[in-house]
Amino acid sequence: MPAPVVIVSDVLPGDSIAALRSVCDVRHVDGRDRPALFAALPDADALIVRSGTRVDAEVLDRAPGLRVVARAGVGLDNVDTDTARARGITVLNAPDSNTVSVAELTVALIVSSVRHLTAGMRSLANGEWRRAELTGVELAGRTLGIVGYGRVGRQVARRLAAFDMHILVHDPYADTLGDDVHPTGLDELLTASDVVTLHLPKTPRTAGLIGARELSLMKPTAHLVNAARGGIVDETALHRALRDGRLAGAALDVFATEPPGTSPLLALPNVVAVPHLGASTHDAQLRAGQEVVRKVLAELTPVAVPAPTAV
Ligand SMILES: NC(=O)C1=CN([C@@H]2O[C@H](COP(=O)(O)OP(=O)(O)OC[C@H]3O[C@@H](n4cnc5c(N)ncnc54)[C@H](O)[C@@H]3O)[C@@H](O)[C@H]2O)C=CC1
Ligand SMILES: O=C(O)CCC(=O)C(=O)O
Repeated sequence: MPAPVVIVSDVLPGDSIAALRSVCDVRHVDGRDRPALFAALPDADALIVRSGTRVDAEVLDRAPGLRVVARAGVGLDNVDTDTARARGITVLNAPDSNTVSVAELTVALIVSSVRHLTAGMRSLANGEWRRAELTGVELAGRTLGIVGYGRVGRQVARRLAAFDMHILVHDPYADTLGDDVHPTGLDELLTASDVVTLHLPKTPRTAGLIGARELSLMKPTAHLVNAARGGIVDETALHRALRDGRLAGAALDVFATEPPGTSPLLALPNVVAVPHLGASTHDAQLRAGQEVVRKVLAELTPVAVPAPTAV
């Protein structure tokens, strides 16, 4: 029998997929290059992606033998999971692989925003020495609002509690929150927080959750951090609020469209922006690759269960 064909369409560490090569025919394509992806799909038994590949109905149409779509990461918003499952295709991800990396990046984004690190670096690069205008605030004693209290949200809470922040949480679906955080409605959280950080999935329900009305509830001294998904925040409304001084700052790892091209948000001095780096650590990528490889192999080469012996 020919080896199953596995298409890897985003970059993964080579050592994480080594186990795949011994059993499968592994082929690499650039998932952003749709014609190249389409050309590879007719043979595919499995497709392994990160956030760079959009797995929509058109992709699934071109892969008649596809048995597995694996996301080397958490968010499945780039995969048409309903269509895949309706066709009997297994969709899997690596939910625990990058939690710590995203939480650590979130800490960096929060500190960068409240201490004006982007503006400071830009001013130095321009030969300026602007200390007075770049006076920031301490996090200690201030309030952090966490929207989405799952794996990442909880790790962010632990880390920012060590900065002596008071922590509010909004998550209508979380089972237990713990004693050290305060469950709060979204509007109340937005009104009371000095920093709001988003850690919820992008779904049809959460797309545009933070729009003009929600931003208007935030303090003009507050900062918004988004290391979840771009489409959760209305970027036009965010740009207006930041430009007009109705919000002090924003720190963004994710964008409605990636890459964001010439988004006007990138030109604002009170925006810290990085190119979707939350999971981009060697540690997280190794874990994500190993976890999806283990799960893909289990789907493609299931261990034969011996027939029970009569007693
Ligand atoms: N920037 C990056 O590189 C990464 C971004 N992510 C994003 O972060 C998100 C969160 O990741 P995890 O914590 O691992 O997921 P998770 O599934 O453990 O937690 C998400 C939480 O959001 C809550 N939630 C859902 N709808 C909500 C709503 N309307 N309001 C408030 N809470 C809501 C859920 O109840 C859940 O507790 C992912 O869905 C993904 O989009 C995840 C990993 C890397
Ligand atoms: O590494 C990636 O592809 C991005 C990670 C991410 O956004 C996720 O795991 O949801």
